[in-house]
Amino acid sequence: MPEIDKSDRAMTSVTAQEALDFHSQGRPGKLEISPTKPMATQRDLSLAYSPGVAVPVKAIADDPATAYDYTSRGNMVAVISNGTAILGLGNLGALASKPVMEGKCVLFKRFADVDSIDLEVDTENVDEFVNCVRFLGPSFGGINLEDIKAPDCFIIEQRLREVMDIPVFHDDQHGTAIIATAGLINALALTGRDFNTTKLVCNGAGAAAIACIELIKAMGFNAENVILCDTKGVIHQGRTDGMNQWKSAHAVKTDHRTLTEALRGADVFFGLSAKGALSTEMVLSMAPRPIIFAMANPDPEITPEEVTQIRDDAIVATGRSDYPNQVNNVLGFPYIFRGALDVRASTINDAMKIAAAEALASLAKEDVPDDVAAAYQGNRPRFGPQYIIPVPFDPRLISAIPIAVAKAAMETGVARKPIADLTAYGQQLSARRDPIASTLQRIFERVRRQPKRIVFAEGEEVQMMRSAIAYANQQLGTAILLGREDQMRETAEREGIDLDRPGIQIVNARLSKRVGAYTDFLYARLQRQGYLFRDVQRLINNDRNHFAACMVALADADGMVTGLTRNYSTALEDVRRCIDAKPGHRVIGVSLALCRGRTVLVADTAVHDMPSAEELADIAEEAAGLAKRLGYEPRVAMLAYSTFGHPSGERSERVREAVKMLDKRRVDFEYDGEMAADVALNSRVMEQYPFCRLSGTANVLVMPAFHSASISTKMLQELGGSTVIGPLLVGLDKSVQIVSMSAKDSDIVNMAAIAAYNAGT
Ligand SMILES: NC(=O)C1=CN([C@@H]2O[C@H](COP(=O)(O)OP(=O)(O)OC[C@H]3O[C@@H](n4cnc5c(N)ncnc54)[C@H](OP(=O)(O)O)[C@@H]3O)[C@@H](O)[C@H]2O)C=CC1
Ligand SMILES: CC(=O)C(=O)O
Ligand SMILES: [Mg+2]
Repeated sequence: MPEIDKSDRAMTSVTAQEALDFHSQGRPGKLEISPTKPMATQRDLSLAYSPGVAVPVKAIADDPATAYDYTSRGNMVAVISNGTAILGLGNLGALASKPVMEGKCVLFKRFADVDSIDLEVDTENVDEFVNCVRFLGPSFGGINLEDIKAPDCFIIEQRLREVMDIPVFHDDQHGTAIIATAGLINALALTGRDFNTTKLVCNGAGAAAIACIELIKAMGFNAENVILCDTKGVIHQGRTDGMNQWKSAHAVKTDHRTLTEALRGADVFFGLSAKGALSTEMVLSMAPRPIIFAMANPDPEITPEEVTQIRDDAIVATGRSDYPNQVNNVLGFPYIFRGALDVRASTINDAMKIAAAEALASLAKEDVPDDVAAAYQGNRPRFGPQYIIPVPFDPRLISAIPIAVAKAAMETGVARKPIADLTAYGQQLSARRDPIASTLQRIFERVRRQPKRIVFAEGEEVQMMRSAIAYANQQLGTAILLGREDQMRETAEREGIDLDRPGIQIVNARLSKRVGAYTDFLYARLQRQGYLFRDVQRLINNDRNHFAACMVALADADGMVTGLTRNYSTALEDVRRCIDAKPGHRVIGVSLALCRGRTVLVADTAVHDMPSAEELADIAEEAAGLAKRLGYEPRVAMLAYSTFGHPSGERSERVREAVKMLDKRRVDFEYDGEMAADVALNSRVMEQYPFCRLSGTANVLVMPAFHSASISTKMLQELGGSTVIGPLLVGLDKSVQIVSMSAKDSDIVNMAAIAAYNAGT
């Protein structure tokens, strides 16, 4: 039984405990199934099930191609494993592979809007495995095999490809090969090498390694210059120990017997083996400007730090997301299947793989536009040794790769539903991307570059402690936990939380040397509002929100997060006693609602009860400003129950008035109204009003009053399946965010990161 190392040494960017919590919190695991049709009435039931369902059944029986029209088959992939080679962890069995397979499904959805389901097949017998999978074809548009050890994977894939008429793609082979090849093309270009003379040594001769070597050879890499090694050393002609036909196909004539010998003077190292397999001595012996792809997961054959310590001329890539140059099949499989599914490809052939590799390689060379730069740690990357391949969050991948794959499928005659207009297809693909995930990613990356001190005001709460640790671990800055230290330590001990780690600071309000300064500061603000000095002393001594807000006001912290123990409006009142609105701004709350790849900002969801026309115009300006800061081009709809005067009514007057005020202010964003929510959000309904000034459906909704804002966002969350982030506080002079009392760790970390982001980066 492998032991779980819960120490922080297990991983650098997240702790083992965080990983377990992430998987267990809420609904266990990472996936759920949700219906695409309503199932609310007797009629729905009659249509979805008996008798209505008989109609598509007969249609499909008559013409099998209609299954793509009447079922989810065309967008559904099975992610199938038997767990015999889980990442680089080895054979840990079918059940243990489930978190990885669920993870692959989530990546399919997140990056390419492909639906998928994980199937863990509990057998190591190749015939049994093939027999289990071969009959599942009608359920799926494609089969993604995963983490099956070599050589079984080669036989399984080959046999399934022969008997199934949908793409069968072993991701560890071909996904990896496509990405590694793309990275190699670019690394060779950067170091002035070519496919003919470059000497490459690949450590590992399993699924991923063999496929990588086969793909580069298929693209013209000189086979004589490739040496493959496995646990027994160099795979040379005449070797018999530990061999199989796939290894033999790449055996070369050489006197080298060990990886050390093979690597002397080599240009390129491909690692598809295991943690730590490449030593610094071996790296030192390589040619000038060596190319090192240490792709084993979760721990590479050598870390980039280890390479940098001994030489500064290497191009290094790993399979991990916490280093530059991530050569990982996540850059491939979602998009390759997207393209293959969209043309109903019968297979994924070499031409499609090569097209994907070339598209990926050229994307890294392209200039990175503004809206994409955000996905790159806030730095606009430039093609070079630290950037040979796009990052998984690059929003251009969703259009670039599937188009290349679909086109190659059509050109090679395996597309059963060719796409006539590839430009229109590209636009549809871009619309599948979920912008908010990139937005949050960008916020995190930006903060990482300029870490901030965030005070977690309710530091004695377990969730705050966990969130503070996650904040620090993700290198977002210093997390200041406010509270009684003895109390915190007692709770931490009970919950198994280690507070003595870098990035965590404990501030005990009662013992702080800053109590006097905070009291004087707050007394000066409140003395003419009915507060005696001793009232203010009490607020500072006893109330964490006041203390934390004063820390921020007097620059002892860059931002704060609170809200777990008090309702939103009380927490906001506490903060407002200490911090004003930014000059010329209005404090409002904006919620981000994410639903089916679409994000809308809803305002004001926190502060103004029944805003006047002027206040509504201010809210529109603040919300549009936030939208811009988050990377959206705002299209603001001023919502009401009426649309452009119909039906007329007093309540809509204010909204109309607000639109006129925005006209006078000559604001620099699109807005219009008053309009009903369906006009704002549905382009077909909006077309009824050709004079409407919005260039597309609205992405910022200004609500006529707090009650409608609050009710609608909560309904979206509970009934509409939307994820709602916020309300984010906007317009305060200092950076404060308030979470809801039911916030989970991840919500708090997001809000802390947003507080840090707003604190100025
Ligand atoms: N970055 C990425 O996108 C991907 C990375 N990988 C990584 O590649 C590795 C292999 O995966 P996969 O091909 O699926 O697994 P397989 O089980 O199919 O193959 C493993 C291969 O690695 C060899 N090997 C293991 N340890 C060593 C060692 N210390 N020195 C030399 N060779 C060794 C084995 O040798 P032998 O044949 O002698 O047993 C075998 O040839 C894993 O770490 C995995 O995480 C895989 C897919 C994608
Ligand atoms: C990334 C991946 O698929 C692996 O390491 O197995
Ligand atoms: Mg894998």
